[in-house]
Amino acid sequence: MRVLIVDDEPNIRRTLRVALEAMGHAVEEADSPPSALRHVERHPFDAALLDVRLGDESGLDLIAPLLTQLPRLAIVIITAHASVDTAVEAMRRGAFDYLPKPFTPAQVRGTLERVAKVRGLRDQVAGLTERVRSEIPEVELDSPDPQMKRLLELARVVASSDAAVLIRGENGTGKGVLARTLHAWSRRLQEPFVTVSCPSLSPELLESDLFGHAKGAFTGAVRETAGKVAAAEGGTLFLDEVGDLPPALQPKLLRFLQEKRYERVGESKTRTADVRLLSATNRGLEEAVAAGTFREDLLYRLNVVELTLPPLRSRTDLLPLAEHLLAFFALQTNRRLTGFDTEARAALTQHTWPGNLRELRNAVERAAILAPGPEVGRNDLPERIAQSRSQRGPVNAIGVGEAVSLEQVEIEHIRRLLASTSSLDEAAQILGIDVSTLYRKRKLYCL
Ligand SMILES: Nc1ncnc2c1ncn2[C@@H]1O[C@H](COP(=O)(O)OP(=O)(O)OP(=O)(O)O)[C@@H](O)[C@H]1O
Repeated sequence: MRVLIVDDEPNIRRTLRVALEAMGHAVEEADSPPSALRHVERHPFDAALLDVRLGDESGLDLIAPLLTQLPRLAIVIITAHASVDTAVEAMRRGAFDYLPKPFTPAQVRGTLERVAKVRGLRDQVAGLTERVRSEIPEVELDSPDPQMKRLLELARVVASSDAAVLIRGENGTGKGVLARTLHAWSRRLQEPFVTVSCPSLSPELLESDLFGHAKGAFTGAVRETAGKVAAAEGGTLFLDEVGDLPPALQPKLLRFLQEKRYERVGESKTRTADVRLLSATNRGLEEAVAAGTFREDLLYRLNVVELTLPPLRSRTDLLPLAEHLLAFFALQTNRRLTGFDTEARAALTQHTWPGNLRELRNAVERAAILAPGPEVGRNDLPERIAQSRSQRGPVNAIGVGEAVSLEQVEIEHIRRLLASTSSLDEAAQILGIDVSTLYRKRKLYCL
């Protein structure tokens, strides 16, 4: 936590700083009320240890202005002049707790642990309230699509085990979302879920990001850090884009997977961690193995179970997904949006969605803002989607038996048939449907 010490006695500040830093807190000091107020204006502190006597002024008078600036600040009053009256008055003014001098480091630790616990509970309540408030969840996993159904069945089974899972899928197919879901379905759900994005840092920094480092391990390592493996203790560590894990780090991760042991950078002490590993990749790791950039033994350790997310273009639930997202954004933006009109639906189904769910989500969010309402039209969609029909051209590659939705096959089939027949009647006869049905389908799909 970030803790502010407000005391006019340098010795007390120094003692407290040493004790607090040893507990891993970040500490700032203030020797007077104005200095304390300047500090809280600049930084969001979690707790303040506030002396009740600050020269001629009373620390109690500082409680209100501190709380005005940071309403969630936990203020702990410290004083040599312990009296029930002062304690009652401090609590009445909004202090969190009371610490009489002389205090031991254990008392300080105990008080701050309580601050952390209350803060955690408050965050949890806020999170739950938020979830209840947004009646429609942002992410919809339930799906009528057969590929997704099979995938989610398997995901439910593996979620409860501690097996390493490799999630494959193109960019934006929801690998991160699935990783969080596996964590939420596991026995570790109350424990941390920690993500490491493998390509985001240099190999050296990534190693310290993962395993932590000792003080002075490298230039700039001014204090020791525990790393994300330690931060995920008891929970789940998610390695995103694991194919980009630098070769130098691969044996270290392999050892961690095999033995649950690791060392911080610049330290020889071996540590252990109970962490479940999930990873994701959008590229063929087998090719990376063949090219010598990814260790085969690591791949086998990572993909005890594999879950492959299908690209959006091959899913049959595009329209229900789009409608779900529209309902979500309508609620977010407090707008009445009833759905997509026929032209917009046609554009959505004809687009090939190279950006997958991310692209869909962004397109729907934009439409929810731009559409005059209540129905989203083709022109409320981004141009590349609104224009997708002309991009595809008259002949496209969809073939029977390919991994595409029935709707897409139907659109393509009717489009081609209309191009090769001389009348709607003729086309309807070949299709074996009523001409009015064909007319409605032409309208629906903008053919
Ligand atoms: N089932 C879903 N329902 C609604 N939105 C979803 C769903 N799955 C993913 N999304 C949204 O799509 C976007 C991309 O998801 P995510 O980041 O999980 O994909 P990814 O495959 O990990 O992407 P990348 O490969 O680029 O890291 C996110 O904004 C996410 O909220």
